[in-house]
Amino acid sequence: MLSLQAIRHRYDDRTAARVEVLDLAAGEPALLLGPSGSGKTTLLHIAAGLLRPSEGLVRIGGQSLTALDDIALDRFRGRHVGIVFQRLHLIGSLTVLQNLLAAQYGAGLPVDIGHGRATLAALGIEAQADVLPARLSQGQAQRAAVARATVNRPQLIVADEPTASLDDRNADAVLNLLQAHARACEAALLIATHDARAKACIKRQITLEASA
Ligand SMILES: Nc1ncnc2c1ncn2[C@@H]1O[C@H](COP(=O)(O)OP(=O)(O)OP(=O)(O)O)[C@@H](O)[C@H]1O
Repeated sequence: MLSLQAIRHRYDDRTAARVEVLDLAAGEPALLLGPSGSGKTTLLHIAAGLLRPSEGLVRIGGQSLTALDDIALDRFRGRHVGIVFQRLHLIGSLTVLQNLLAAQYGAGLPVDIGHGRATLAALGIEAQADVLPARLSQGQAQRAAVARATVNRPQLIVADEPTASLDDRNADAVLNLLQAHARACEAALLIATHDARAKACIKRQITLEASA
């Protein structure tokens, strides 16, 4: 579902991220590990099509991202990639449900309120559908971000330190939900993290080396 080959990325003259081969099957979860500065966030952004690598090939569900121009890449990402950022980037002026509907609209999909509510229900936050993100607890906000990342049934879900600021209960819940949703959507799941709790529950682990 996700295939990275011979990836190098340079900011200025320095190599910030490199990976030879990384293949993830549909529904397969994996962790991206490595010391601070080894390029985890950079690689996650490359896998998600947010950043074009200096070298190498990225394919999602058979589609080469290199082959897409910027507009087509934005459209593809909105439709096929779910992203959970560490700072959640929920739109503050929209309710939780409206954040999901905006993700559908932005991807050019029909706005489907029933599916939006069902996605929130699956994450146990249907009662928060009509409140603004500022009114959510941290755990609820993290679930809302997972809901928004999965509402379009993406082929790939990427998450950058999704448990960093959560207590053990919420961290467990978010890791379980991400994996359950990846399985349900048959999406590959790639999580960049330092969190030992994630290392304990996801077996496939890809460790980046400190950049030269
Ligand atoms: N926009 C940028 N411009 C220039 N250099 C950058 C940029 N973003 C990241 N870097 C550099 O690229 C390298 C890899 O950064 P990246 O954020 O991908 O690492 P990371 O493994 O996610 O780190 P951390 O675990 O601390 O979040 C670092 O040396 C960083 O300083």
